[in-house]
Amino acid sequence: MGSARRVVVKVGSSSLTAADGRLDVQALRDLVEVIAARHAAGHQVVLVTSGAIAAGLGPLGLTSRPSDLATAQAAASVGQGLLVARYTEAFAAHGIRVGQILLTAEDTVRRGHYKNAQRSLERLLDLGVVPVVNENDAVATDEIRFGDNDRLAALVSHLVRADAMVLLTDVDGLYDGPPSRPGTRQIPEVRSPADIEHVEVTGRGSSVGTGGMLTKLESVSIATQSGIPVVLTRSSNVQGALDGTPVGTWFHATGRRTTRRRLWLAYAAKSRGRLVLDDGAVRAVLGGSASLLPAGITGVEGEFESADPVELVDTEGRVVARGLSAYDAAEIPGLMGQTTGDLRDALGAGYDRAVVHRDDLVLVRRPRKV
Ligand SMILES: Nc1ncnc2c1ncn2[C@@H]1O[C@H](COP(=O)(O)OP(=O)(O)O)[C@@H](O)[C@H]1O
Ligand SMILES: N[C@@H](CCC(=O)OP(=O)(O)O)C(=O)O
Repeated sequence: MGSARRVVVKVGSSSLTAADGRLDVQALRDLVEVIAARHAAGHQVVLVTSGAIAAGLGPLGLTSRPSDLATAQAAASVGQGLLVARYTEAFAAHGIRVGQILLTAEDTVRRGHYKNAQRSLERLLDLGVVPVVNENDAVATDEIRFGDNDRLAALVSHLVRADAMVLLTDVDGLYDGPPSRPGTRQIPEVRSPADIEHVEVTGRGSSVGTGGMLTKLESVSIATQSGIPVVLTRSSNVQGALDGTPVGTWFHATGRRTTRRRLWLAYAAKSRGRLVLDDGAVRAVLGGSASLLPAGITGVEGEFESADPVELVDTEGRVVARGLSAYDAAEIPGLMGQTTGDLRDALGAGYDRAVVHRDDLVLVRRPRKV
């Protein structure tokens, strides 16, 4: 981490809000001081920051985070300008300029949008500017918005080909269960997803943050599967995290760079149906190198055509992966449960193919939610 040329730092609402739920300007300045020093040492930093909604509460006379989308969007709209004004001031005190980039999930994966976002981020970095990124809350609809910035940060890390990502929050690192539960312990290092199979997380953390640890682990999974290591820690540890001292939880990169098409499949494509897998097929798919064969399918839902995105679910309906179906929905009941050899003999050579080929499949297994 100490030598990483380009780092994406994501700071959550929980680290930027005071006890009254409003923006904590001192916390923001403390963070900026550390990032500014990193910048001065010749490294590039992209800051993904939450806090727009928090910053909008005071001016709108609201006392807590709105639960309805329209009011949350209004708060974000009022707060985003204020948030960026605070960052502009804080970085200017160190002689650094910032540039605001507001993105939706689609912008980070759809080709035309992706190229645009990539170009402007690159240019800002070339010009020595610190990009300050947030989700475009005011326009993102409920259907497509992330709502949390964790996954957005991972997609931005992919977009800028970051060497590492730092997720800053209000806990020291990943614990083996919700930290409020007595006896839970912090995990210092994660080498593969199997290391955290036993970990329990909540989907909602602090009163101001969204997503809790669940979305952070999804973010970690996108980044590490794209070859980007991650440090997850408390925001007061940002210096240590950037220096590479052992703070928080360090997640090793597990894969090589994922293609944008696979990111699209995992995070932006709208599924047209579902394939229900038996336990053996779930194990094979999660193993990471197998295609989904007709023999492992026990059910099909929805009306999709071949090449449409579908969800692969286990017998309890949990989504384990997403992929592009090689068959129309109507054809699958006639293939289910049969080996490719039997299908070839009965129906012809074209029927010995997988229903979802490995190259058209991404794992989206979520950690255990309590
Ligand atoms: N296994 C776990 N390890 C660490 N934190 C967890 C775990 N499960 C749930 N959490 C909760 O996740 C919270 C952080 O999520 P969140 O409030 O969304 O933060 P942020 O605003 O920084 O994105 C922590 O305060 C913690 O209570
Ligand atoms: N875009 C929103 C961020 C939403 C949010 O709370 O995210 P996070 O703190 O990362 O869980 C905002 O700026 O308020």
